[in-house]
Amino acid sequence: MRVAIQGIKGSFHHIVAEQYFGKNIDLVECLSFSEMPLLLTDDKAEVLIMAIENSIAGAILPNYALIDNNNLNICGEFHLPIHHNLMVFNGQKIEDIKEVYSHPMALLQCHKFFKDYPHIKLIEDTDTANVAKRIQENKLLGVGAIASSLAAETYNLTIIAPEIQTIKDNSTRFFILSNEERKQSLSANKVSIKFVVGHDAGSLAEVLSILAKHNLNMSKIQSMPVIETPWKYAFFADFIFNSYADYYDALEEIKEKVETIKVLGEYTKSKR
Ligand SMILES: O=C(O)C(=O)C[C@]1(C(=O)O)C=C[C@@H](O)C=C1
Repeated sequence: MRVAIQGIKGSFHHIVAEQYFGKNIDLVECLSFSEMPLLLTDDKAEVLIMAIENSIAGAILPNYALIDNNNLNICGEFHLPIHHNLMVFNGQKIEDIKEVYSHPMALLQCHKFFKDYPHIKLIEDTDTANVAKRIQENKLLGVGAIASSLAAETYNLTIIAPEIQTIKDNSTRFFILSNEERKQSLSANKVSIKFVVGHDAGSLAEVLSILAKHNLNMSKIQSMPVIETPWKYAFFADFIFNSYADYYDALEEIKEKVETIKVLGEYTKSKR
């Protein structure tokens, strides 16, 4: 199985790849979310793993657009507890560190820790693990990385501050994506949809009440701008169902009430 991730070995995406698919995979490393859909089109990967939201930093909004615009099929989800560590080249102390690089989502999750170290400049980078690798390869002094303990181990760096995320119980939700046609799976119990409603009073409430009527438990709703029409929004919603019949009946009713609707994927709800 060729599994593409955002980032390199030691990144949080790498940890998800191994926990979801096992260790026997061909890892396809990629340094930006936006280049990932092309890996499917060019047959360089069979599936993608893409972070979609974090419990501290919130949603990665551009990834909703990537999934929708490239018609990717959400075929799974995974929640990974995220433990961030500040790591440096061996021998360096926190007083020596002037710059800390990491993925923007990781920086957002650790801002509070750095309030006590105003001499440290936080700088966005492509990937948590890639910074760790660069520090080791170039024996960089005065520079730190925020990354997983797997990254510290893989690139032989010293962790000078473990668990630096603002809230200890920190978790990121990832999607497993493919560009294969959706197949009905017996184990599916969760669905992601995108819909657009008219600008009439109560139009969103009508959709939500249909979900409630059919016993569908909405776990997330996200609005996204419809960029062709300023101040118009699309809604991306996830809900959990007990039976396909409930879900299909609701879908048929919702179709009557919305301007457009698209199913982005049906999958098995992850444990957390
Ligand atoms: O840079 C990494 O290690 C990643 O896997 C990316 C990423 C993200 O995109 O949110 C994954 C999980 C954490 O939330 C921080 C960063």
